[in-house]
Amino acid sequence: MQTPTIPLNPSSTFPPKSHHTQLKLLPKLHLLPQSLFYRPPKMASLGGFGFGVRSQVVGGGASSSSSSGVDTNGLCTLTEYVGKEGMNVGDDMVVLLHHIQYACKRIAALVASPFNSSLGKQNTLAGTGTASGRDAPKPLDIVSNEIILSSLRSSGKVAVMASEEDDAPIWLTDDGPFVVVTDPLDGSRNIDASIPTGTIFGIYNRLVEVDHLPKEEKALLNSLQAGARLVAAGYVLYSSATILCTSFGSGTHAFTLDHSTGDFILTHPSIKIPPRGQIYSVNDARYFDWPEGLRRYIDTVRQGKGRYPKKYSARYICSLVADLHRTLMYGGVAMNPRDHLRLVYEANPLSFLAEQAGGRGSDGKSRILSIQPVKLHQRLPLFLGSLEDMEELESYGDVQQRVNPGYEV
Ligand SMILES: O=P(O)(O)OC[C@H]1O[C@](O)(COP(=O)(O)O)[C@@H](O)[C@@H]1O
Repeated sequence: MQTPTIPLNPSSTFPPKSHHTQLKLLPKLHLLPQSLFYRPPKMASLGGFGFGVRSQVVGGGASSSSSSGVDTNGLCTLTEYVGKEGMNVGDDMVVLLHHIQYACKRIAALVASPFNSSLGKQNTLAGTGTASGRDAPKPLDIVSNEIILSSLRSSGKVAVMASEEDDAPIWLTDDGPFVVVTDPLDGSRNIDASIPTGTIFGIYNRLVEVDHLPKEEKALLNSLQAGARLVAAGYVLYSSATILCTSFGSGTHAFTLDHSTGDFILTHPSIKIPPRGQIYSVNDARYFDWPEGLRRYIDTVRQGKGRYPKKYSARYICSLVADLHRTLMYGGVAMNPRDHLRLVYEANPLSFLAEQAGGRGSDGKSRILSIQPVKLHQRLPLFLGSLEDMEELESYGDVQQRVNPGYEV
């Protein structure tokens, strides 16, 4: 089944009528004749990324056809992957994911559009947040936020949305089973140079035990859940390819947008971050503001004098989703050692993905997912990466940058 064409104009109504019809059909996807599903031509180079993999996920053997008669050599869309024939994450989650995908396809179109370049510039629209200077939201952040809010509202599945761009969480639907936390467009300051950006999201169950509280109070409590309670998380990387990487608590899987059909196709099932990388990723212009432990760690690994006796290389895109994506692929550590990134919107969802890929997310001392958020916009140092690299880094003890003078670029 194909998803609708993405309107470039961010203010266009959501969802289009045809989209509505499709949503009603979604929970019954498995009942449709399989001939209706999109099947790209078989590609030898992608062998192993298709339904054969999915049958492993659902516990099947290496058969060439599933019980429903699906061609197990075909490619697999995200919706099929999570649906009844795949991971079976539940109808509510399938509908929510469909809306998140739709929103991210609109954002992908927006960041790539020649008609929206002014949206990447600083602040010509008024934001609702309190950040200023280089942290102030750009129009593109605000439009992306609106796109996500509109999709989550339309899904009918979300009780609360908490966004990096809003001062307070927004209560959407009393009986929505989920809570969504999001950074709608991370790295947007890079947009003028066409550097990759990303959307980050985390999904929790609604806390039914606080249903009786006033909206403001229950919205906040639902949004301040510890990362260990995440039921799903993901990011969408807007780069040379648009990649949606997600986890529902059983592995991390990435899907690449096929622009010809609008489908996210499974391209990286069960990502395993190498236990060791040879790359460190940090803004090392801040070297003289770092604590002694972090300086020693970086000096050691770049000379090839660490536990892994290879000279490390530096890579720093300064766009969190892109830096994490590379780290998941190649290993190493992606870090932002000062109190800058947000626990609720960035650190928790990305740590969940890193852990599900066999890596680790830490603030330099503790596991991110075990930290109880006390403030919605709480900031902290963030280190994500390969297990052995992270253990070595943390053995230096003093790796959190406490000096945070505010940087202009
Ligand atoms: O300026 P620094 O410390 O290198 O921080 C860069 C990081 O900040 C970010 O731009 C996010 O900052 P914002 O949340 O303020 O947009 C990340 O994409 C990037 O990893």
